[in-house]
Amino acid sequence: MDYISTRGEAPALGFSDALLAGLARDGGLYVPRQWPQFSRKEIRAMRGQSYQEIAFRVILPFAKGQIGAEALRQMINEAYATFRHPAITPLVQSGPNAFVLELFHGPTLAFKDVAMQLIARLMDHVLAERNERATIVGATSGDTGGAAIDAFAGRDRTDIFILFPEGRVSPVQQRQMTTSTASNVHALAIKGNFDDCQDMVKAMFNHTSFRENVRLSGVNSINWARIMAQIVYYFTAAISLGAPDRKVSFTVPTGNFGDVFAGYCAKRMGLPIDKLVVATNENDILARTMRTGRYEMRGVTATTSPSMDIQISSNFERLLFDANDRDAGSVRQAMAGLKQSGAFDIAAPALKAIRKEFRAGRASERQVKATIHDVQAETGYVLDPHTAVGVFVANKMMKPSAPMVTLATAHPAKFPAAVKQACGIDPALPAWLSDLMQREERFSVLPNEQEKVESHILTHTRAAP
Ligand SMILES: Cc1ncc(COP(=O)(O)O)c(C=O)c1O
Ligand SMILES: N[C@@H](CCOP(=O)(O)O)C(=O)O
Repeated sequence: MDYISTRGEAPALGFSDALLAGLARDGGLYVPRQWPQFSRKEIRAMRGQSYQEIAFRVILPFAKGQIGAEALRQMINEAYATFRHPAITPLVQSGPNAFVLELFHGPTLAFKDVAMQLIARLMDHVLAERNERATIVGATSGDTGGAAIDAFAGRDRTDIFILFPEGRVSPVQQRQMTTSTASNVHALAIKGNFDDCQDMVKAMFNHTSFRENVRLSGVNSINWARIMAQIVYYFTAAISLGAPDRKVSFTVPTGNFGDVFAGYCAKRMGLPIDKLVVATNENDILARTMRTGRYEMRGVTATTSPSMDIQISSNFERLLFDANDRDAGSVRQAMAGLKQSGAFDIAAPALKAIRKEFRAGRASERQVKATIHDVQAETGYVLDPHTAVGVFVANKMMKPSAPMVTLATAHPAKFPAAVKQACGIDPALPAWLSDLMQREERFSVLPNEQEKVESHILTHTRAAP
């Protein structure tokens, strides 16, 4: 399997190089040249298998020829041994045909752990084989940073720098990034919003001398391996609800479009998914785009689901590429429009292809609060605000005939203030994090200026010559 850029002007890479590259050199995102295919028989044969076994079967075709099967199996086993639930991503029934897929049983209580725990091991493996080091730089609106820091802390071949928007993440999220004692971890509070952080990371990838000097690598979902690892739980959830003999729909709280794009990939690989529902908070650029066919930025509003307070939704580019029959020229044109005027239009055939697979909806702050309150009052189940966005939209989109799975992307204890305000319950952090708020913080505050941030990274990374 090799990987091609959505902008068509970067060399195709094998799995290991795409893993270390993060963003393609033409500014595009890597996608597999073909979608591996699973027959109904192969999907049926996954019934009753463990999460780890299904992960192995789903991931192997993407990494074949580059990562040995036994090494992959071992990394998968180690990655998911860090999870606190035997099913790794358990499915909880919340109504007659409604389910919540709990993705928050990893070390930092967010779905990001699912991919990050595996990627850290894959990167270590490839770097060790090559006797190389790397500098990892990532942008976070809250969860990616903590998950990446947990997964990479103490790893000898990498230094990790996480840019987060100062004052715009929850206190728990901030401390998960700033209390690591590992010397290879660097949390950087940037004076800006998440989109500024993400832009700066992408600009660093496009700054060739810096990229080469520090051996830059990325763990945002611009990195294909992030998406790959997230495809697995669509398989495990659908199979446990009767796939391939029954179609299942998924509603996904969405920001950077990585998680829901993983669902799209699962469908392209043969998993019979009915609809993929994009659920946004008041930062509803994706819901508007699906409705109007015009992707148009309008500025970010701070909400109680801060991890989804995003305007530039990186992975939408991957969908655009596929929906335009993999025509890199139209992607380049759209991305140039986005850069110049903050907007682009989707051609009619591509929009039709997108609408065939996706539905979209939005939840206002009032609706999120009411959803947390009502679900807790009716069932005792406590939702985090991101999952509540999903549940609200899923309830609107559900068809009685098909099961609807909403992805629960974070544990409510990561957002205690919003949860308490909505339903009066103060969700407790699990035992292994119970002293988090007392731990000492260590982070640097930097201006929203690429040059200053690059210079900070150059001084602190061990990967530069
Ligand atoms: C808790 C939570 N839910 C949802 C999302 C949105 O996921 P994605 O960016 O993959 O669309 C994020 C951030 O990515 C998150 O941290
Ligand atoms: N919501 C994310 C934003 C970064 O997204 P990613 O998909 O690139 O990791 C976060 O929690 O940081």
